[in-house]
Amino acid sequence: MFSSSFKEPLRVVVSGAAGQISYSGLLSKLLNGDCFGRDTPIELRLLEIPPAVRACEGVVKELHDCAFPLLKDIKITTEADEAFDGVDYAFLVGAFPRKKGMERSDLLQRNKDIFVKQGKSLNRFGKETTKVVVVGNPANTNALICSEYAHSLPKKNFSCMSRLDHNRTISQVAKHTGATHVKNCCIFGNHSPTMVPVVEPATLETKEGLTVAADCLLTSVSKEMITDTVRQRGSEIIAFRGLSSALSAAKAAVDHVKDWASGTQPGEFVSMGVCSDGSYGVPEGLFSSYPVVCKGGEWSIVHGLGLSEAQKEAIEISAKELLKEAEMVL
Ligand SMILES: NC(=O)C1=CN([C@@H]2O[C@H](COP(=O)(O)OP(=O)(O)OC[C@H]3O[C@@H](n4cnc5c(N)ncnc54)[C@H](O)[C@@H]3O)[C@@H](O)[C@H]2O)C=CC1
Ligand SMILES: O=C(O)CCC(=O)C(=O)O
Repeated sequence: MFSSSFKEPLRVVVSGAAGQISYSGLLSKLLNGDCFGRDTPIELRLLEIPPAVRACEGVVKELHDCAFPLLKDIKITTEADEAFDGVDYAFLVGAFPRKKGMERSDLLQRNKDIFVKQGKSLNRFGKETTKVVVVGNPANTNALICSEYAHSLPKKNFSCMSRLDHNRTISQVAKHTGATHVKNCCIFGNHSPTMVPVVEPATLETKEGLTVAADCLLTSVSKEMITDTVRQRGSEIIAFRGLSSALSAAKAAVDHVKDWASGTQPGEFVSMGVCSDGSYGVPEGLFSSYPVVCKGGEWSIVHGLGLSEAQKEAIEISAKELLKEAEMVL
């Protein structure tokens, strides 16, 4: 049901709005109220590059055809300054995606300029409260670049998406245990094959309705299989589809911002790529995935999770990769 008393509209930027992630659910979920609630109208600013404007115009026609009551206003622009003027939430999706045989880090130099430019623009036209999620790969380092160039905004306003890896982990735990509701898995490190999915803190509901620790039902072999699957899932999708994940990425981007904006459930944590405070051995200032809880529009890292020596070493390897990426671009 739609509320009769609507809130003030939010200004939401989606870059790469003609691309597959936007088309395969991000835009429709935003306008359906899945992210900010069914009482929050949205002014959409679609940021694209000139060759994609015509396709974007087609997408806008379709969005109008959906007759979303929450769509207050929609504009396409190729100017970052115009897009980010007064923005409340920015989904930075627009970037060149990898193809078969590439690693996400191969996109580093190619996509860097996009995030330098958008960071500068956010610096001038963003607000103290603007929240940014970087989806475009390599997402962690792009978020770092963007936040560096948007230095007038607080670092805590920037994040990158590891929610897809988080959701993949949840789904794999459910598959291996036959459970229904799985929560409190998490991802540490880079959105790359070095990422570290952690399942030990997870709890799940069995078919009989009992809440148990996932660790009781997972063998070390199944844990290894889960880690391998999650680390390689992006490549697996590309191998099958010839294109990178889009439907699941759109869902994850909405999950990420929804939890950030309206808070995580009591007793539950999720994974977000955020600016490291040095926790879990990741050098301060790098953008790493962490378990976080969100409240009042702010995220905070969950400290003190017990990790094995092997997991600590794996996080160190992923952090080294993040450091190397940062050194390459900054
Ligand atoms: N962090 C994550 O978990 C995931 C990240 N991704 C990444 O998301 C990005 C987008 O993926 P898709 O939508 O599948 O790609 P796509 O190629 O279908 O769409 C990208 C869109 O970005 C636009 N674009 C390029 N440069 C731009 C710029 N400077 N400003 C605004 N728009 C620009 C293009 O015109 C295109 O419409 C890729 O980098 C991909 O690797 C994808 C899935 C998951
Ligand atoms: O793998 C890629 O390069 C794009 C999609 C992605 O990041 C993922 O599916 O995890």
